[in-house]
Amino acid sequence: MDPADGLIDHPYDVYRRLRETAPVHRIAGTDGRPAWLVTRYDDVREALADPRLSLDKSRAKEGNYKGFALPPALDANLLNMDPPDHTRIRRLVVRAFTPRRVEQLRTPIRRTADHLLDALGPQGTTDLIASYAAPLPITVICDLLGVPERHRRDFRVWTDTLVAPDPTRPRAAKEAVAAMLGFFTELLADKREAPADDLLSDLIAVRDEGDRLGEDELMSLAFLILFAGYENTVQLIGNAVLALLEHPEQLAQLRKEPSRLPSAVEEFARYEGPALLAIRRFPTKDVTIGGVTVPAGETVLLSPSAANRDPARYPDPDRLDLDRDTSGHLALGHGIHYCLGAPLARAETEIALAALLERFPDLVLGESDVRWRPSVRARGLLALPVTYSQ
Ligand code: HEM
Repeated sequence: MDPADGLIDHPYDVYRRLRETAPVHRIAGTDGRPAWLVTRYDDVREALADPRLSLDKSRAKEGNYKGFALPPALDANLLNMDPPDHTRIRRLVVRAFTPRRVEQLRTPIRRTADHLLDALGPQGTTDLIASYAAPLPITVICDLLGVPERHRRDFRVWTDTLVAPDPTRPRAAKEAVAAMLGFFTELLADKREAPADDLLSDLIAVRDEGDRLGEDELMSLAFLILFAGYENTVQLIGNAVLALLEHPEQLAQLRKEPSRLPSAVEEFARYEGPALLAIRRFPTKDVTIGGVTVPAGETVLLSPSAANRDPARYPDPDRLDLDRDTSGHLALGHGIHYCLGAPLARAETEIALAALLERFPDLVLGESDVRWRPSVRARGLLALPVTYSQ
């Protein structure tokens, strides 16, 4: 039996057992190939900042890694790169994706949240993922990048197909990739012809000013921002609402003191963040993690979710505690690849929760089951049935 079996249904029980028995475990990775799984807080944090752990897939030993193959025009992104390429590209995006841009988004985010809640009417039942947690981030990220309305629904279908592939439809993921490639090619051509006040137009301007950003790198960057900016945020919003509905006393407290929302968002990210098993690295040399030597070229998986529930760092870690000190949580990564969209992710989650709690003083879990997606890459809900009234 693989040590990580049961991760989707009981992630925190599995992680507790793994953390308690050894610092590093040999498991079958998400591609079925052997990998080393790291679950203790100190080890995960240290590994995230270790320059000997590369993100470049060509560092993987022959036959050791068989991830899903994306075409170069989508694959040349920050999450597959090390310095100096990573440093060059990250610097360019940081220049375009400024805190001012995120601040300017707060009012439109609230407006979008209100529209979505208006559409639900004064009372009823709904799947909050489909009606709220998913459409909000897709609207925000598409507005930010400048993706026209007509493509937004398609994009959701494609990303869902890639994150949780349906084993009965083996060709679906390939088709989704081909469709995305076509979509980005067309989008970039449109923006070149008619630049607008959006992030993609700014990035194109940077690209066309000189050769600081290759064409594949530009397209891959747009893909990564759209993909990362959508998927994880849906999940964090959904997971946060579920955590609150399962802890009515904390929900009541937050309703009384909404100013505590920003710090509550940090606890939701620690307690049930989306990055269950998301982070992959390849050692360029033999490295010792928690006293175990991992040979160069093997696959290392770092779990922020496991680290964030390590009692050595967070006392009584399985308890949701909106008052706790969450500093140093790893839900948004750590080190040079620390989430580029962190300020936006925080703003969206905070505003989504604020609007929901203000608008629906009565909000409870619905009768049907809460279902988790069958994915170890991203911890999130397939559906979140709720009953609400104003
Ligand atoms: C709640 C939502 C989010 C979570 C939990 C999350 C989580 C993460 C994590 C854990 C990493 C590090 C991965 C690694 O080290 O291998 C990361 C990187 C990244 N995230 Fe996020 N993210 C979120 C939202 C966003 C948003 C809204 C955007 C864009 C608008 C975004 C863009 C990125 C990018 C571009 C990177 C790569 C940065 C680099 O390699 O330098 N993320 N994210």
